[in-house]
Amino acid sequence: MNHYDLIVVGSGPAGRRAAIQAAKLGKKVVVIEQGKRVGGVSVHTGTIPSKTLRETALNLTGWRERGFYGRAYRVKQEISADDLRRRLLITLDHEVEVLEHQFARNRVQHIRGTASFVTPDTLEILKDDGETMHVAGTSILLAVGTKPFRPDYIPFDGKSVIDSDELLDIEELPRSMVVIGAGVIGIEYATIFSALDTAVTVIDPKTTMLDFIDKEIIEDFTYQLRDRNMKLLLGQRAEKVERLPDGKVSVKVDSGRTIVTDMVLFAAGRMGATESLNLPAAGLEADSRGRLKVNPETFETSVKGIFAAGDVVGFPSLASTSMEQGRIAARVAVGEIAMEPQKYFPYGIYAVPEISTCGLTEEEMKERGIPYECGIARFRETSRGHIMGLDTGMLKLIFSLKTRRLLGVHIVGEGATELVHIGQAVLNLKGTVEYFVENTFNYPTLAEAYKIAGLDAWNRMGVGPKEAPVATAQSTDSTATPLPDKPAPAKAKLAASK
Ligand SMILES: Cc1cc2nc3c(=O)[nH]c(=O)nc-3n(C[C@H](O)[C@H](O)[C@H](O)COP(=O)(O)OP(=O)(O)OC[C@H]3O[C@@H](n4cnc5c(N)ncnc54)[C@H](O)[C@@H]3O)c2cc1C
Ligand SMILES: NC(=O)c1ccc[n+]([C@@H]2O[C@H](COP(=O)([O-])OP(=O)(O)OC[C@H]3O[C@@H](n4cnc5c(N)ncnc54)[C@H](O)[C@@H]3O)[C@@H](O)[C@H]2O)c1
Repeated sequence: MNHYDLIVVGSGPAGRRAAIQAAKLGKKVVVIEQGKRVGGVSVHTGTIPSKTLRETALNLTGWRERGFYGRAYRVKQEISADDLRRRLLITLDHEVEVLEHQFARNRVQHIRGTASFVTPDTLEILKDDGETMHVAGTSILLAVGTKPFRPDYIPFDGKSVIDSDELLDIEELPRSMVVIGAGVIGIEYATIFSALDTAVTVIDPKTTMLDFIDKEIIEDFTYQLRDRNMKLLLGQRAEKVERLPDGKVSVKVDSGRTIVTDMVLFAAGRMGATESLNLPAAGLEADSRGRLKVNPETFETSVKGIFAAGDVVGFPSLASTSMEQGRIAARVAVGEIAMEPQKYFPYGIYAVPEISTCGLTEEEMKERGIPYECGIARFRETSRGHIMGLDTGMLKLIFSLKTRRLLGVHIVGEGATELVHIGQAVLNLKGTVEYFVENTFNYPTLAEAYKIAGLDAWNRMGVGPKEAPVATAQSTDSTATPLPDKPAPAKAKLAASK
C-alpha cells in the first residue's frame, strides 16, 4: 500500500490548491478524483461553465451594445444550445489542460476513483472497472464539494425538469423557464436565460432575495429585471411540479396560480458530497446537509490529521474562498505556518447585470450602530459609461463618520466583479475617504466611479471631529479605531459555520 504525506480527496478549487501547496513544500501528495476529468464542480458544472455560458450569451445576443442600438439589436438572430456549448467545451478543455499540467510539473499524483475511509488514515479507492486499491496518509484533506439538493417532490428528468448540473446538457433553448430558488445559482441562470430572450419566472418562498447584498443594490437590480419582463414571484412556494403529456411542465404555486412552461430549473441549494466517504470509519459525522465541521483557522476536523475545505464545510461556498481554505489546510496539515487571510473577501454574482460586494452593507452599519455616510456614483455619469452606452450601473461606498474609513463597497452593473477589487484593497489596507478624493484614476474608465462616489460622500461628511484620524489617506492600526469585526468569525476567516 502506498503511503503519502497528504491525500487529497476531490480536485476542485480546494483540492487542487491544497495539493499543489503541499507539493511545493516537497511533500508526497496524491489527489483522488471520481470524475472523468480533474477540476471538480467548479470546472465542469459550476463556476467556469456558468460564466462561459454568460459570456457567450452576452456576445451572441449583442447585449452590451443594446444601449446604442436598442433592445431589438442581436448579433445572431437564432441562438441554439449548440452555439452555447461550443465555446463551453473549448474553455473547459483549456481549464483541464492547465490543471493537469500543474499536477504533472509539481509531481502531484492523480488517481481516478471514489475514495472511502477504511480507518482514519487509510482510504479505499473504487475504480470504474470495479477494482479497488488502498492508500494511507499522514494527513487527509476532504475537498469533496457539493451536489445539487434534489427533493423527492420534484420530478427531475434531465430534460424539462433539471438541476443546475444538468443545465449544460440541454438540447434546445427553452422559450419559457421557471426557476425555483432565488439564490445565487437561480438568479445567475435566470438572468442569463432572460438575456437569451427566454421568458423567465423565478419562484422563492422568501419575500426577499440575496439578503447578504446591500438592499439599495438589490432594489436597483430588481428594477432592471422587472424592466425587462422577468417575473419574480417572491414569498411564494412552488407546491407541485408536473410533467405534461405535450412535453411542457406545469408548476402550481401556493398563491393559486399555475404556470405552464418549457423548462423548470430547480436551484434551491446544495448538499455536501460526503455520502460515499464512509465517514463513521474515520470517526466523523456530517450534518443534515452533508457538511463537515472544522476548526475555522486550521480546517482540521474533530479527528486529528483529517482536514476538510471548500464547499463541504459550508458558507461561503465560493471557488475563490475554497482555494484559500485548501491552501491553508495543506500548510497546517504538513506542519507549516499558515498566514491568516485578509479580513474582507468579495462576492461576485455573475448575473446579468453583475453584482459585486465587499465589506459591510448599509443594513449592517445600522445594526451595529456605526455612524456612516454613503457615496454613490452612477455609471452613466462617467465618460467610459457614455462610450459604452451604459444607462444602468451604480457603485456605492460606505464610510465610517468617526474614522472616515471605507467599510463597504457595493456595485451593480458592467464590470462589477472586476471593479470591486479596488474597494477591497482600500478596505483591507484600512484606507479612508481621502484616498478616493486624492487619488488619480485612469480616464475614461468605469473605475472613475470610485472618485465620483468618494467625492459624493466627502462633500457630505464635512471634515469630521478633530480627533478623527484624517491626516493621511491610509490610517494605521495605531491611530484608527479598528474596523469592527463581523459577528461571524467564520466569514472573516473564510470558513463555515452557517
Ligand atoms: C452553477 C454554479 C456557479 C458557481 N459560480 C461561482 C462563481 O462564479 N464564483 C465562485 O467563486 N464560486 C462559484 N460557484 C461555487 C464553486 O463552484 C464552488 O465553491 C467550488 O467548486 C467548491 O470547490 P471545492 O473544491 O469545495 O469542490 P468541488 O468543486 O465541488 O469539487 C469536488 C470534487 O470532489 C469529487 N469527489 C466527491 N466525492 C469524492 C469521493 N468520495 N472520491 C473522489 N472524489 C470525490 C467530485 O467529483 C468533485 O470533482 C458556483 C457553483 C455553481 C454550482
Ligand atoms: N457567483 C458565485 O459566487 C456563485 C454562483 C453560484 C453559486 N454559488 C454558490 O453555490 C451555493 C449554492 O447556491 P444556491 O443558489 O443553490 O443556494 P442558495 O442557498 O444560495 O439559495 C437557495 C435559494 O433557494 C430557496 N429555497 C430553499 N428551499 C426551497 C424550496 N424547497 N423551494 C423553493 N425555493 C427554495 C432559498 O430561499 C434560497 O433563496 C451558494 O452557497 C453560492 O455561494 C456562488
